Amino acid sequence: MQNIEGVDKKKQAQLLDPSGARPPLSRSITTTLNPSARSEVLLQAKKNTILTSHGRPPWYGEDGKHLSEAFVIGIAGGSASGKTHVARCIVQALGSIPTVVILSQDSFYKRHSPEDLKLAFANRYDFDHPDAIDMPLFASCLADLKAGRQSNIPIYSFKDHQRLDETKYLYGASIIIVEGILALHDPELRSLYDLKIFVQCDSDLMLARRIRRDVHERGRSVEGVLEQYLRYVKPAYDNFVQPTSRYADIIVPGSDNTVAIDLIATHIRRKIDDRSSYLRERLAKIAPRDLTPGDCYDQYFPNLIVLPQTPQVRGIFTILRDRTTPREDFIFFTDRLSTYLSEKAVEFLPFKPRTVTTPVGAAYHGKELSVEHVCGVSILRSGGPLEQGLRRVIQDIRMGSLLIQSEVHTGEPLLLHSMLPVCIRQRNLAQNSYVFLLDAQIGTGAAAFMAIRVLLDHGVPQENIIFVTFIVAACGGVRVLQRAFPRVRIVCGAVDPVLRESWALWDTPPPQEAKESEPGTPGTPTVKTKQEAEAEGRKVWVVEPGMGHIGDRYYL
Ligand SMILES: Nc1ncnc2c1ncn2[C@@H]1O[C@H](COP(=O)(O)OP(=O)(O)O)[C@@H](O)[C@H]1O
Ligand SMILES: O=c1ccn([C@@H]2O[C@H](COP(=O)(O)O)[C@@H](O)[C@H]2O)c(=O)[nH]1
Repeated sequence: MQNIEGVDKKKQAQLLDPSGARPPLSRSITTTLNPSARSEVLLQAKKNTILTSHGRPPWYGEDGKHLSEAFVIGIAGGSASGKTHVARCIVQALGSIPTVVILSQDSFYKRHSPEDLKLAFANRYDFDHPDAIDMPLFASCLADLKAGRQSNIPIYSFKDHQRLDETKYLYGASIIIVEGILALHDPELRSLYDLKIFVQCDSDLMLARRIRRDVHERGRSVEGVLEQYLRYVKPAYDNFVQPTSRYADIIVPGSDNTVAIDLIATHIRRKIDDRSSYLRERLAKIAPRDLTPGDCYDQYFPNLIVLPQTPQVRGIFTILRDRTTPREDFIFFTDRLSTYLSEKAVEFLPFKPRTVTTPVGAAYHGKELSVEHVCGVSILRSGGPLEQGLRRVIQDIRMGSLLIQSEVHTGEPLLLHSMLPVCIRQRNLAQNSYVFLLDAQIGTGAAAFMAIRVLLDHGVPQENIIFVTFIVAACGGVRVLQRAFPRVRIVCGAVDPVLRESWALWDTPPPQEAKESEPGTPGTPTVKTKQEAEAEGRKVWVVEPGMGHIGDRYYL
């Protein structure tokens, strides 16, 4: 998932943060975009690129299952009738969108043989006949996206008349707009649409637009465009495209169509109800239970693996929990603990027998890893401190990340960005991959919940997910997490008894800087009323005794 794609990277970075700095991790990205800039970006939306303006809220319930499928709109119409224009205007009119993608039929042109290519360059290949499109692949990619799974869709080059070898990875759209001349032709595709639109346009206007576009953007000559138009485009329009208008729920004019687009956007907005609110709060409050380190965790958490509380582990925790520990010591002991946790986590990878010959010529019957793909995924930013340990234990491990942030006032998780290794992005590899998911602590479990759901959507089996974390709050969301995903293993360093709701101020100084001095001294935490804190702050859940904000203590 990407934020505001369809513009070049530099411009995008400036839109996200005019200073060019990394987007602030503790704030929703929407707050940094000015509305007119965002609207311009939305109108330029590239096809086949997930667009999000404010992060993706939870799309699943407490049982871990999807609450709903993506809302799919199919837009058909003649070539250059304005299908893409209508799709982009809908995106723009939707305004604050969770995640949307414009999926183009063009991506699904079949791979062409050398003979086909010769015909295509001589304007003698019929690209407008339904047989030119790989309809089964089109429908299966759309079905995956609709069901919330990732899809790797083909990339087509109009200049080369050919499908390229690479594919485009798409994941996470809650609204999918499909556009293409034959978008309403195939019954299997039609069955996937929640709303069907046909763009009706005069033939002479379509021809004029097509000449201009194909000459400027697709490297064609006027002669060639006219020849192709008369031989294939117009007959196919009359025989295959225009007749599909009978399946449409709405006919939209190919020009002057702002009223129709507003009506469609209102309709879609009404259909997309927000079922995600307050999931974090529910996770935090489900069946709180006062567990202490002496309790038998197995009974409540069948797949929670806690490091043995040896004096050494307790000693490391004592340093990490101490608010006066200097940053360099904090980093050193965090790395030590994360190595220890990673060693424990690796025990859950499958091993097979391997015999080697020792330097003295004897046989040693040992073991070796029997899994092809192992990777790590950090939940940013606090998963980062666990990376060093994992890298020490598995050399050259591929790492990915998920940026999951809390929505400022509700504390609900939002998926803002995902950068996953190839062995997760490709479904056939994901099914056999083992993934170490890293986050500093599991409090409410909301971020962990979202990250696990992302991996499952990609086809990683539950039993191949090993969540590695320093601390788990016994009274928090870990129980719901284990109930929803019983086969996911959680390896942690300690179980803390308390999870409490709180309001954190934006600029609270790190604990070691906070002095108990006179009010007003820089660095002194100001005492605020609950109302003031609510107005200025963000909702957080605090694990106690905990280690404070692990990401801040490690990085800042
Ligand atoms: N309602 C409209 N008003 C003005 N120009 C339009 C409108 N719809 C489309 N166009 C222009 O016509 C051309 C073709 O439109 P496009 O949306 O790419 O067509 P299609 O996707 O149907 O092939 C583009 O240059 C686009 O800007
Ligand atoms: O290699 C190709 C593939 C397709 N075409 C023409 O493109 C249009 C469909 O695209 P729109 O954006 O909907 O106009 C179709 O009419 C094909 O004739 C092509 O020329 N070359």
